[in-house]
Amino acid sequence: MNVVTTPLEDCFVLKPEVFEDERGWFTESFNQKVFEECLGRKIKFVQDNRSFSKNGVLRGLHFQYGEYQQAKLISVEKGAIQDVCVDLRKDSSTYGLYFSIELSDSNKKQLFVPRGFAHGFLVLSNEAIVSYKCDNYYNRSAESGIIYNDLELDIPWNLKGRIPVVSEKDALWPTFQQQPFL
Ligand SMILES: Cc1cn([C@H]2C[C@H](O)[C@@H](COP(=O)(O)OP(=O)(O)O[C@H]3O[C@@H](C)C(=O)[C@@H](O)[C@H]3O)O2)c(=O)[nH]c1=O
Repeated sequence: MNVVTTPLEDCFVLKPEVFEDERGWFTESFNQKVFEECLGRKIKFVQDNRSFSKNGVLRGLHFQYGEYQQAKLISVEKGAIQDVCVDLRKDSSTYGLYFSIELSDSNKKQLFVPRGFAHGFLVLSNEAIVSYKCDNYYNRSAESGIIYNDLELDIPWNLKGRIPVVSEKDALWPTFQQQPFL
């Protein structure tokens, strides 16, 4: 397992070892012991999510607040995405900064998004299946978000001049400054 730090505190990228032979390849997509060694503490993932999206779909930026915050370990089973997270922790030295990385079925990179971050992704390939582990359960009444094109965050979404396909909910999130739960 190769671990790469990011400029954001507590957020890191994992590159699991891939064993290739004439049949194809094998990789450990998750190993609790190895992951906890990378993290430096215990973690209990309680929910696995998987979504399918078409090219140009942007989901995010999402977070759950209060006791329902979620850390997430993101990977891509099919296709490629631009994965983005934003540090929302006021006491963090990287508060208000984003990290962006391409995750794909070919680079097999995984992004660990700590609690206290917003998360979102843009589908770069024709189709994408994204899967992620969460360390806290989904709670509809604790979900919130920030508008993906917030001017202050200034995330360089790889849209090539196109308008992304977003849900009605995601089109209405407030800006970072106006987010009431931060
Ligand atoms: C996230 C989630 C959604 N749902 C339901 C609610 C809704 O009816 C339907 C679709 O939900 P959404 O539109 O919120 O799905 P989506 O936009 O894919 O939401 C996800 O986006 C990415 C970026 C994240 O980081 C995730 O944590 C999650 O917020 O699925 C669950 O039952 N459990 C869940 O954990």
